Amino acid sequence: MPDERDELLRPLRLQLRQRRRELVAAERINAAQRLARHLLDLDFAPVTGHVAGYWAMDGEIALHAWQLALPPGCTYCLPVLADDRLRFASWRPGEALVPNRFGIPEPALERGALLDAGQMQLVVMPLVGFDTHGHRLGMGGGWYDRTFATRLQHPAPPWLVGAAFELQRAELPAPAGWDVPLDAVCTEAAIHDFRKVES
Ligand SMILES: Nc1nc2c(c(=O)[nH]1)N(C=O)[C@@H](CNc1ccc(C(=O)N[C@@H](CCC(=O)O)C(=O)O)cc1)CN2
Ligand SMILES: Nc1ncnc2c1ncn2[C@@H]1O[C@H](COP(=O)(O)OP(=O)(O)OP(=O)(O)O)[C@@H](O)[C@H]1O
Repeated sequence: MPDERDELLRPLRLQLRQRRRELVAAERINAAQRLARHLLDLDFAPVTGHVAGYWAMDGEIALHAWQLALPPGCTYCLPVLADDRLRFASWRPGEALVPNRFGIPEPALERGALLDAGQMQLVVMPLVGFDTHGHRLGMGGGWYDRTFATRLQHPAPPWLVGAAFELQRAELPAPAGWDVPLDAVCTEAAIHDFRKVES
């Protein structure tokens, strides 16, 4: 049942999704390269271990340039829908994929071979919009919030980083209690670091 908040967010989601779809190919190619540099430059970017990306769709900023430039000790993973949350599976170009219920390609691995969210060092999340406080507006399924709810009580890792075009920055309504804040957002233009300065 959509509640009042969903009603408020629906037009904002449509507007921001439309905006990211309107970018032309040359802008997308350039932005993906610049995004990769910013993701690699994060001071908590891991040198070893599992890192999660996503398969870009619906105009989302692409991660191929980042995937190709990862340190050799990092294993790139894609999200897999598993019951009500996300699990992860390593994926290299050429390996088998199957479409999930939203039509997004996922690695074709058995359930037993899937990795848990807590095994990721860094998770790069798709987003529809972000604000200057590190709040993320997603597609509205709550997948990333349910999967990383533990980060509301526990420190990183996994580090949570949104990837977006700068034009996805917007004023968002106050977050819901389940919204998991991002440590940073990387765009083609900047690293937006939202970590609290320790006093
Ligand atoms: N590339 C990518 N992968 C992702 C996400 C994402 O936002 N982007 N997700 C982030 O959570 C998860 C999947 N969540 C999703 C939630 C809704 C829709 C979607 O297209 N909804 C349609 C209509 C619903 C339907 O087809 O049943 C829509 O809103 O137009 C897609 C993915 C995991 N993988
Ligand atoms: N920790 C949680 N426990 C239970 N339900 C949750 C939790 N987090 C989110 N949800 C549910 O998910 C729904 C969608 O949440 P929200 O609008 O924040 O999604 P989103 O972050 O935009 O989506 P996504 O992560 O899939 O891109 C909420 O209405 C809520 O019912």
